[in-house]
Amino acid sequence: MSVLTSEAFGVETTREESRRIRRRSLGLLRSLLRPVAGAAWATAALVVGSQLAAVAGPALVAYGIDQALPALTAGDAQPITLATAAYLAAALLGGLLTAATVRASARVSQTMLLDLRRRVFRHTQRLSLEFHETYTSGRIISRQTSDVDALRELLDGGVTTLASGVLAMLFTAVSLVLLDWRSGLVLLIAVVPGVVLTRWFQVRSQVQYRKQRTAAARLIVRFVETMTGIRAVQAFRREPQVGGVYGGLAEDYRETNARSIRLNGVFDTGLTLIGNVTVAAVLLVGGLRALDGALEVGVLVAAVLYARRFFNPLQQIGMFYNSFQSATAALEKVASLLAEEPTVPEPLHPARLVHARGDVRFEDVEFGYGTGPTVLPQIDLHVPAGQSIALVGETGAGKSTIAKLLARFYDVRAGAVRLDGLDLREIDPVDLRRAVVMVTQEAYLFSGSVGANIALGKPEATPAEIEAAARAVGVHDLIVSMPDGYATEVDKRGVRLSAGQRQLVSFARAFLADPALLILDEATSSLDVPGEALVQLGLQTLLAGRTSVVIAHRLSTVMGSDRVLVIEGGRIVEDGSPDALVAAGGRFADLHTDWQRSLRRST
Ligand SMILES: Nc1ncnc2c1ncn2[C@@H]1O[C@H](COP(=O)(O)OP(=O)(O)OP(=O)(O)O)[C@@H](O)[C@H]1O
Repeated sequence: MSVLTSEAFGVETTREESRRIRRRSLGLLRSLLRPVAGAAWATAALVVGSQLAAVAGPALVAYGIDQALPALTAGDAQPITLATAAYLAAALLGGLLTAATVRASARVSQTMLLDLRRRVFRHTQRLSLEFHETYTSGRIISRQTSDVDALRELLDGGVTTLASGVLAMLFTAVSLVLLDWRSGLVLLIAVVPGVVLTRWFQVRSQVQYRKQRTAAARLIVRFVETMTGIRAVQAFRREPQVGGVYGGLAEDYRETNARSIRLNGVFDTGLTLIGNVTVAAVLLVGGLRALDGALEVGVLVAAVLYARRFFNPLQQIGMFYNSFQSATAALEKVASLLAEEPTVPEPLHPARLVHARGDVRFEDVEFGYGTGPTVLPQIDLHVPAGQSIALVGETGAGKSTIAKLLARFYDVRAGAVRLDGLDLREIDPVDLRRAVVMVTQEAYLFSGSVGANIALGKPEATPAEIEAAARAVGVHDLIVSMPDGYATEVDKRGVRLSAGQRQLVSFARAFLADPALLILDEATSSLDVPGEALVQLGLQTLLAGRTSVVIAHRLSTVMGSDRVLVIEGGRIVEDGSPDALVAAGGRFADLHTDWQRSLRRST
């Protein structure tokens, strides 16, 4: 079976697969065109009009020389005036129609691109966490930047260049055949090497363009990954190695670019040569016939003008073929991104859960990531509303996985996770997001004011509510001490918050959201002691009166919870109140002893 490579990352595809990819791309293109179909047809009409106006020129010249000039010599100035006026009118009309084409096609293409950009963003945002954990951020950025850009190049002028070029060649050939079929025959013979050369160029340029895009994508991915992980790169002094790898990739990119430029050079030169030889042949054949009186001089001039024009568009089409190639590849990739389905689908018949109590159940739950090995073989658990749970266990035991199932970032393989008796898969997503909030270790802050960052938990919150939430978790004093209080910008240009401060802001955000079930991945990073106490206090307020599941890293959190679950190999191996588990002398008791010993050592 023949194998083609279609994705920039060397995913091998069979012919059937590539047909499917093409269908998907065309489907996307059609769906983008549908809303602007009327405007697109109007643009096509403008292109036809402008090319018809352009092709009239040489025919008018022939008329001028052969009919109007003799008439003028005979004292009749009307034909020459007419010919000149018609030539001017055709030129003017051609110009106006071309300008209108540019405007109309820009309107169509910009509307389509706006639609595409919005769709890519909305869709990527909607995709499940599983997708984002596997699809690198560099690749997503490429989809939204260089791929959409490649399509922009195609739509902004590329399509009209192609249509105008093809029409110009067609109209020119037809006009020449009508004017003088023998000169038309010379032209048609010259088309043969022209087509062979173009085909040769297409095949090579297709390969070259794929290589170029792969090299560009690799470069972007490497750049984004290095800069995203810059802390690790600097901490481990990996700059020379990483720089070396990047330099190598940049060199590959330069090399592929140079190759495609060389290829263009050969194509251009070849076409110019064929064009000039054709003009010479038309001139020679026509000139000999003109000598015999078999061809009028005006027709010969027009034939030469037509022949000279004929190959010009082919050059443009050839150049445009490159952008056409890259746009096709880009379209394939964007279409494949848009075809990704969320692995956590929205329920068909959503069940409303407006006032959740926070009663949680895991019933015979089995889970593994994607098609990977089972991570949680069997979990059965009931957390009554209002209870606080601490999850403890060794790294890789499955604590975060349990938390992610609770927040429905993933769906279970077997069994069910229920909130207030309802399967999470059936609950209206809006209600679920309101009822369940997960606060992660990274405590991500978006660019904007600190107030706006807290309000993320409840967009319609009043300033008083925001302040109340900040007071509750003990971050109000810190915020008012900032230069602009709640309006202080917390992005890179504004105030930089410490990890503990960021965590307090995210607590305030969660407090404001007031979920029935709060899931918290406690930060492992050691905070300074006063900071630690503040965070502990904030945490207590946040957890009070609601169901909470905390992946606990601090002994104080564990001992302060109602119930501890010890996770091992994806199973709950101990379950009870902290004191009862310590007294029972099992794994938690050992953990507790180790914890206390390390605490004593550090103080
Ligand atoms: N996105 C993922 N895709 C595939 N496997 C994963 C993914 N996330 C976690 N795992 C695997 O699932 C198992 C449980 O991981 P999990 O993150 O739940 O452990 P944990 O107890 O939270 O560990 P830690 O305390 O280190 O965060 C591990 O074997 C891990 O390799």
